[in-house]
Amino acid sequence: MLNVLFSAKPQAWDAYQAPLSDAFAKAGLAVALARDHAPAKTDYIVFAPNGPVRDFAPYVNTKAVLSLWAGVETVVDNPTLTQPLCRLVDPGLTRGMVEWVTGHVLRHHLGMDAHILGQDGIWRDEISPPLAAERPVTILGIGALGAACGQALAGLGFAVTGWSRSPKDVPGLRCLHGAAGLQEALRAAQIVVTLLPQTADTQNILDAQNLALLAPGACVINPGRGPLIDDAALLQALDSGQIAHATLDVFRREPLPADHPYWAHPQVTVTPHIAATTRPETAAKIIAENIRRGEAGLPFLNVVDRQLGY
Ligand SMILES: O=CC(=O)O
Repeated sequence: MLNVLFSAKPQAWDAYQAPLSDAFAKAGLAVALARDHAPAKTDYIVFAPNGPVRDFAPYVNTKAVLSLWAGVETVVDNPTLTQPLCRLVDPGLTRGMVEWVTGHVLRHHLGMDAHILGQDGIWRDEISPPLAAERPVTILGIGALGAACGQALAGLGFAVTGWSRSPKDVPGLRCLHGAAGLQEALRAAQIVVTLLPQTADTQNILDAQNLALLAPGACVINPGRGPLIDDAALLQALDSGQIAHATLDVFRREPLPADHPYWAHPQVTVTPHIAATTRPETAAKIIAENIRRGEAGLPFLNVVDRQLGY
């Protein structure tokens, strides 16, 4: 019998208990799933940063910490964490992200606001949107989430460039990498979507210099992490018109404080970190598969590289 500790916020237990138990049974694993296990007897920890476990040192026999979140920036530097840490690559979360990103890209591409907000009795038929092929979109970060979003947008006909730190090849996307590739990826992009992990290297990747490379009047869409954007630089670029609109789902401080300038800015759309959440049914299968692999002596999936931070 494996002892699996569920360490997440209390409300998550109701959502995850049945899907996890079901997935463990289907994977042929005999598991005691609980919110409390003696640390030394805990085989695996299903982990969210908002759960009770902060000190991993007593979990001396724990074989892996399995994150319920895609982003691991709040735990990756925890000095007590010596066990392997696995990120979650959840097909349900990925689908949610594809839907959210596609929706917000189409909003800007089609200029929907002008019609939704501008019902003023004046028939303005002189402006029709270009086709997607004429709209360069850049995705910063082409891991599981960025690649899926990029491919969905390419499927709609958008000219999509994907950028990553190291070389990657994603079918349907023009893929660039490294510092020189970043400039080329941003140059003249009309919509940029940030889906990079939060690391020391990606902090403020959209700073004043890089925002200035985008096409005048570009839109920024950030469902990744707040620190990817230099907030002061973005506000300045919005005020100058260099950036026409920013749709932001994630922030340095969450919940975004009520007096933050983003809330009141007419060219900013704030969504409350809802772009993509982990879906218990699909996530449970991934967690169970990783435990199955661990028990079968196979390498875990999506192990975090502690040096790289993701
Ligand atoms: O932001 C959500 C996640 O990291 O899963």
